[in-house]
Amino acid sequence: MKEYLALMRHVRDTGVKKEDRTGTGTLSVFGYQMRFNLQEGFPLVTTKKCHLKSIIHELLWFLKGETNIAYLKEHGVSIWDEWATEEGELGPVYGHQWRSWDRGDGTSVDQIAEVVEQIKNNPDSRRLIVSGWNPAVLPDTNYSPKENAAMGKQALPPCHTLFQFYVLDGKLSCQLYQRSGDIFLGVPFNIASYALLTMMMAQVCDLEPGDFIHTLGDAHLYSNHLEQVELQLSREPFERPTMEINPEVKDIFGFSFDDFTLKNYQSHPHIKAPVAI
Ligand SMILES: Nc1nc(=O)c2c([nH]1)NC[C@@H]1CN(c3ccc(C(=O)N[C@@H](CCC(=O)O)C(=O)O)cc3)CN21
Ligand SMILES: O=c1ccn([C@H]2C[C@H](O)[C@@H](COP(=O)(O)O)O2)c(=O)[nH]1
Repeated sequence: MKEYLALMRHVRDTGVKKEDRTGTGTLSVFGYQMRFNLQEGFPLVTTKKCHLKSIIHELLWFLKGETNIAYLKEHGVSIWDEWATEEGELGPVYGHQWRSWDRGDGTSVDQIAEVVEQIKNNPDSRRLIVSGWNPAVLPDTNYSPKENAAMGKQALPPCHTLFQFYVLDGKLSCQLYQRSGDIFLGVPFNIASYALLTMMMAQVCDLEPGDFIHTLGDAHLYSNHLEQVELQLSREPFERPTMEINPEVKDIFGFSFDDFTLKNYQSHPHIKAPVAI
């Protein structure tokens, strides 16, 4: 995962001090792109141990269209706890926008189902897009994430904002525009999650996985992650692991946790870091 380490090194070396919503302070760069050829193994960071279980359950939770953390809690995943209400609500976040974007007339759009249909039937289309960015439900910044969720707004505006698919020579590629990236904690999750989504989409559309292209807007290192960053940059990356997906699943909504097997994941030990809220 030298691409990820290059991003980390670039922001450490050239990032500029910038204040942020959480009051933590960051080193920040605006605009960066990475490309992962999914034929060359699964892009899971190896210079610290990554908890793939949380990543898979989070992706399955998005695909279910859920916005309450109950499913995550049932599976021991706590990464969204800090932003949810007492009842576990996050407001109309990713799952809601992906599966039931409100048309405003009582009906809704299932963007995932539609993009699968378009990839299958109109693979040359340049409109194979899913958007999580819905200005009508953005949080009111005078209130906390929990207060926003309680008022029916998104607890946080989506970080992975928009993604586009592209079909060429029997291969499916995906490019993500991520408006804001916490390089130490969030970005390893985002890379693995979209790489997996691209592989799942390719399988159900009878295509091979191509590239995952990750475009970042505000790419930042939080000031309280800098020691962890040094430790990570001192480590040599291992070869990428591989991901096996149960080939029998042909419905994008038909995957379950046991359909995924990570092989040959060799990593350095986990590195703890505080999450900025
Ligand atoms: N500051 C910040 N960074 C993020 O990455 C982030 C947010 N906020 N808010 C919303 C979601 C939640 N995400 C998170 C939240 C926590 C971890 C985290 O603590 N990861 C640890 C433990 C992993 C686990 O429990 O499975 C890690 O070491 O990766 C990762 C992603 C990504 N997002
Ligand atoms: O999937 C995700 C979700 C969140 N993040 C990070 C990026 C920022 O550090 C925070 C969100 O704060 P904003 O002020 O709304 O940008 O969470 C991530 O990296 N990946």
